[in-house]
Amino acid sequence: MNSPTFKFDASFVPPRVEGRTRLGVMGGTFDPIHHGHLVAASEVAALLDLDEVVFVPTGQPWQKSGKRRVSDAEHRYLMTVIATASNPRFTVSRVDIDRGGATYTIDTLTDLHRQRPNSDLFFITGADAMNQLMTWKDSEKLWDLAYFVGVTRPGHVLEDPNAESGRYSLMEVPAMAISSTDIRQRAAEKKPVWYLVPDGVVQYINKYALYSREDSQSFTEQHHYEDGLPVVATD
Ligand SMILES: Nc1ncnc2c1ncn2[C@@H]1O[C@H](COP(=O)(O)OP(=O)(O)OP(=O)(O)O)[C@@H](O)[C@H]1O
Ligand SMILES: O=C(O)c1ccc[n+]([C@@H]2O[C@H](COP(=O)([O-])O)[C@@H](O)[C@H]2O)c1
Repeated sequence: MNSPTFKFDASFVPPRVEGRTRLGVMGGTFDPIHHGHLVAASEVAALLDLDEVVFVPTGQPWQKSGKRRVSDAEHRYLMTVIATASNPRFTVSRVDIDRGGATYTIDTLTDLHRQRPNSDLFFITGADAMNQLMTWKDSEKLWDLAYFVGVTRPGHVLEDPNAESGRYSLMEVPAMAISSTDIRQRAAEKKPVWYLVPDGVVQYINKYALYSREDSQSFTEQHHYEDGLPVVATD
């Protein structure tokens, strides 16, 4: 399954406005974060001249619930911090985790506007998520809150939503045939996940034995926290 080639046309993208920050928003479950996420964010940042990309791990990803157990938000948050720490333009927001409950992008963008009133938002999605965008809560209102960038992803055809009021671009990024599902599966089968995720994330997965079984219990059922940080089980 290959997407058609998307020739990026910068003339559609909102231009830089004096005194305003161009803020990319990379939302995801990040269970775990991998190089596909990082390459997509980096590529969009370069092409759209973004000043910063904020990674926003979901609270409860409602379209994934019922399909599989999602790891505890604190694990997903900490792996995202580790993965992005070395890039001065990458940051991480707890906005969806701290709000609690199901995560809707309409709330993510509303909260980010409140926190960052001097920023223009550019929401980044892979082809699979972009193709589902019309099923998201209040989807028709999202276009007013951010400019959307849909990027290619191996195994998924990036469809043009053809949304009349839509403010979006579709863009080809270097193909990274990586998914969190595959990484969880590999970890469960004790296959290497080196180079699919940043080294620190490999070490984090091993330290907490995340995904040791693909149907494993969620972190909160196996571990506890001290000072807000997960504690390694010693027995
Ligand atoms: N390899 C990739 N290339 C481009 N975009 C990606 C890639 N992997 C994920 N994305 C995009 O990153 C965002 C967050 O993805 P998510 O955290 O759900 O990862 P995932 O690999 O799709 O996870 P899972 O396999 O558990 O569904 C989504 O917009 C998704 O489309
Ligand atoms: O707003 C919604 O209804 C909605 C439904 C599904 C996904 N999203 C967002 O899309 C991003 C990618 O989600 P996911 O499930 O592919 O990791 C993440 O920021 C989610 O909050 C948003």
